[in-house]
This record gives sequence, C-alpha cells and structure tokens, in this order.
Amino acid sequence: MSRLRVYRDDTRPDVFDEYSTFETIRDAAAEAKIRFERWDASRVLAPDASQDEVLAAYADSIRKLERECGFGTADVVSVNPGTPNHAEMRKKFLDEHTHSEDEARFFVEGSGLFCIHYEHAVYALECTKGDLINVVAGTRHWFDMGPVPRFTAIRLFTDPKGWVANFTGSDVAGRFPRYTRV
Ligand SMILES: CSCCC(=O)/C(O)=C/O
Ligand SMILES: [Fe+2]
Ligand code: NI
Repeated sequence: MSRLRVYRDDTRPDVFDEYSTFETIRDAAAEAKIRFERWDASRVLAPDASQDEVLAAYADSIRKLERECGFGTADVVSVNPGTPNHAEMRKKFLDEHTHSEDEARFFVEGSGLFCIHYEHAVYALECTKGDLINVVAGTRHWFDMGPVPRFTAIRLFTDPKGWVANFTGSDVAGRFPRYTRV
C-alpha cells in the first residue's frame, strides 16, 4: 500500500505526519499540488517486457493522459536487482531537481519513493503499483528506487527531448530517509 509522510524541511526527519489511506494521501498531497490517483495496472507483463510491450499494454491509459494533459511522448523506466548499473541509475534521481514540465509517472509494477519539496515541507510519497502521480513543473523533488530496486513506471513528457533535469545543488535530499521497501 502507498504511504505519505510529510516533514518540515527545517526540523528533524523523525517528526512527520503520516497518511496511509488513498483518500488521506490524495488530499494531503493536493496541498503541494501533487495529483495522486489509483489507476488500473492489472495487465500481465513478462518480467523482461520491452518498453514497447509496456507502452502497448497501457496504451489506453497513456492516450487518456495525453488527451487530458497535453503530453506527447512516453517512455518506460523498469529496474530490478538484476538490471546492470542499477546503483548508477539510482544516483541519477537522488538529488533535488526540477523539470520545466509536469512530472507524470504511472507505476505499473513495484514501488519507489518520490520526495517533493514544496514551500517548507517535504512530501515523501511511496508510490506502488497502480499509482499515478503528477508533480507540477518547477517543483523541487527527488526520487529513490532504493538499494534493491523493483519497479516499472511509465513516464509522460511534453518535450520530445524526454527527461531533462535541472539540479538545484541543495543537499536537502540527504537529510531525509532514503527508500526502504516496507
Ligand atoms: C519513477 S520514474 C524515474 C524517476 C524520474 O523520472 C524522475 O524524474 C524523478 O524525479
Ligand atoms: Fe524528476
Ligand atoms: Ni525550504
């Protein structure tokens, strides 16, 4: 099940409010303009499914997001403990960054931790299979897949260049707990 912990960014990371039902997570996340929804993720995927196979399996959901939000391209990030260089892949997303477009991610397998730094709070949202998250363009955030990663997420983009991050240079991400799957 998904879980949200909300910290102040200027206090100890062992002080937080916790939400663990869909409605409470959705409403608390909305305070940071985060869209959080549960979508159908019941398509059966082979463990070694290619990007194209994942995109084809979820073509309806992708089309709906493209229509609703103006996204023009989609890709897939799929990582498991057997993925070569998964430690380097983890590092790529661990520091605080922003994007010039919304960050929409649909978790179709597994889980990971999105941390959104909004005003003076950090929203640490564990996303699991079936979760759709959208972080508004320009919002500071980072993502941890954990030391033993296991997830497949569809990413939607408006810019045909795909994933472009602007790192803030802040060390804030290192002050909050990393992801350990519960
Ligand atoms: C969960 S998809 C991989 C992470 C990513 O694309 C991103 O931008 C994290 O902030
Ligand atoms: Fe990001
Ligand atoms: Ni701050």
